[in-house]
Amino acid sequence: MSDPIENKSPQNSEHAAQQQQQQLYLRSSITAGIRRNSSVVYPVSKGEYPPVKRLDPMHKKRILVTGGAGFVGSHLVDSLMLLGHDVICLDNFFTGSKTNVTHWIGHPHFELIRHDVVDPILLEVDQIYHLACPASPRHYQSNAVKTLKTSFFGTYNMLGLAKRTKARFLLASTSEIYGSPAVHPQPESYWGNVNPIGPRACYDEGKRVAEALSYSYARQDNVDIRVARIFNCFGPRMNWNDGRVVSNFILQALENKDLTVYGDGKATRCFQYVQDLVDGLIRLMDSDVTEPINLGNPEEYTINEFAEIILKMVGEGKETTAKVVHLPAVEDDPQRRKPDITKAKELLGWEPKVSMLEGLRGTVAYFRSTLDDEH
Ligand SMILES: O=C(O)[C@H]1O[C@H](OP(=O)(O)OP(=O)(O)OC[C@H]2O[C@@H](n3ccc(=O)[nH]c3=O)[C@H](O)[C@@H]2O)[C@H](O)[C@@H](O)[C@@H]1O
Repeated sequence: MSDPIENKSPQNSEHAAQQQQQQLYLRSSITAGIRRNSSVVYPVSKGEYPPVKRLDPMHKKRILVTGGAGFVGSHLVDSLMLLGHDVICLDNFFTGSKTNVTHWIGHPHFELIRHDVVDPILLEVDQIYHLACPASPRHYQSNAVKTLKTSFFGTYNMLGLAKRTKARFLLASTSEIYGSPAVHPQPESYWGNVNPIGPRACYDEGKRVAEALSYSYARQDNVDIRVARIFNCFGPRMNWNDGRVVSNFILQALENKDLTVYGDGKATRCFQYVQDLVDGLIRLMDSDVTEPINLGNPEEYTINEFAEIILKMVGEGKETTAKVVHLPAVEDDPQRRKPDITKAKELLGWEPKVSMLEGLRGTVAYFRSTLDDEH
């Protein structure tokens, strides 16, 4: 049955025209993608989709999410889709995965493009969330030169796109720009303590130059930028082979293996749940705040404490022989990290809603179910 609302008022004929335009845009951008950039665009299929809001054309935006098939990116894509926007998800699938966004493939508001941000791409967009870059130390150190290229050329290309289209640009920066911090907790005003020649430099310095590029484009070319400094984040859809502490410990505990603590385990981290982070990113994008903003959960744990929490949570009511073992310390591993989120609270009205323990229960359940699927 046709939608009665869609066929009546002038507003709705506008809506229909807009939809037609969107379809045209979709086709033209697909062609542009193939012809100019040799990018692969996935064919669409019919299916059931999560319920998206119907936005009026004035509020509907064309939003590009680079790294959109990654762990954080795919949750961001979900939220933007549910809000009713047109979303272009761009990923080279180095650490991202098609399965993270399969549920949107074929939806008329959604496009999936295989593309590496190191190469330029021509698209028409209103907002760019630039997340593309491996974030796990294991991955970003596995090809340090590529990480630097992604941080520099990837950000340069996306800022160029923002300049051309006058799109608002949000950089996913990181707590790693503070290095091994001499100030605790870390406010945005702290300039950091980074080893520029160490094994983490490809990421830390890469993200620092990405911030420097963003502010240079803002000053020189009036590009409308937002910078989020993201602290440790976890949740469903983390890769099994991610290598970061949350997924490592959960998988080890679920498989009854010893939990590998690097060094003495006295280093601290604060873990935020992915949905909180996504809410913070969207709030920042939709705000007027152009200074960098820390997004993180200030609940602080030592890695030893964290290991014990996981052992207890995963082992609940079950026989387990898993225990904590200490492996050699990792070079340049920051010894403490905790966000000062005063600015996020004051300027965005944002603070985490999900406690670390609550988020962890959901994440353990997710990993448990994926493990069950495997067997
Ligand atoms: O999770 C994140 O969002 C952050 O993860 C990393 O930073 P890092 O804090 O070093 O991440 P992990 O590899 O999870 O390490 C956290 C702590 O746990 C320790 N660890 C990690 C893994 C493990 O198996 N055992 C273990 O003791 C590490 O040595 C470190 O002290 C990235 O570099 C950041 O960009 C990113 O924002």
